[in-house]
Amino acid sequence: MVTPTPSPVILSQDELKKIAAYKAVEFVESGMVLGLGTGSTAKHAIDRIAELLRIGKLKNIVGIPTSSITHEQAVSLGIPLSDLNAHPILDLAIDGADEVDPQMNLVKGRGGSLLREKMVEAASKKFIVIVDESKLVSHLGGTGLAMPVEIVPFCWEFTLRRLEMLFIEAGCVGKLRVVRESSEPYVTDNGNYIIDLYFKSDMGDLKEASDAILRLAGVVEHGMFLDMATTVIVAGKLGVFVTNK
Ligand SMILES: O=C[C@H](O)[C@H](O)[C@H](O)COP(=O)(O)O
Repeated sequence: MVTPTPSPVILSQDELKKIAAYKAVEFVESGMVLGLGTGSTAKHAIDRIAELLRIGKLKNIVGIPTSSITHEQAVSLGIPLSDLNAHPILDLAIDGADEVDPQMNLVKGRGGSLLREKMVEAASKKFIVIVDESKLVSHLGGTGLAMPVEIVPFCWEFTLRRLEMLFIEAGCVGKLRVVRESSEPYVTDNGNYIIDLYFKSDMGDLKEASDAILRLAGVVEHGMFLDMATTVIVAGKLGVFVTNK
């Protein structure tokens, strides 16, 4: 008799996100001040933190949310919250990412929360990034997907053109992010707009690109998180991989 070989379990992208998120929460200790990220992956981590608080495995956690939506989720789950004014140094932040390169540089902000995320995560002693393997890239901006830049609404078309001109050789095209249902500009938690930059070819040196974008008056922040992650947790078909800086 032939014993059937068990077919490999195919996990959905959301299940992989949850695995990475739960792994990250293993690094959370009672008494920590925690940066709570934004997005579908970070949401799993926040659910798990709330569950561990509820059953008493974690105690005295203070969360610093990175968006109004995360704030709402944490409040609904009863996680005690504070802000950067009261807690300027965090023990740990956990958040997802849109792209992760081999040097652990990130693109974030396709969900629109890049500014508060960068403020909170830059203030954290440790920053764990949680992703499923689809987020791994060989270089940032090379996927043909958006690299978001938060800008002030004033004369946004002018700022969009200036951003495109910075990367003319990389065939950069900028698009104002709009709300799908209304076609109105998408407005961030900070009252700003987002320009999504699309590159036809490599944007070049990331630090130079970052500095050039930030030098433009009208730009508030961009979605490249360079040299910020201290740990990346990747969940994929072959398992969960934890890489430390
Ligand atoms: O603005 C959104 C954030 O940067 C998210 O962390 C990022 O977009 C990843 O989101 P998700 O976990 O939903 O893929």
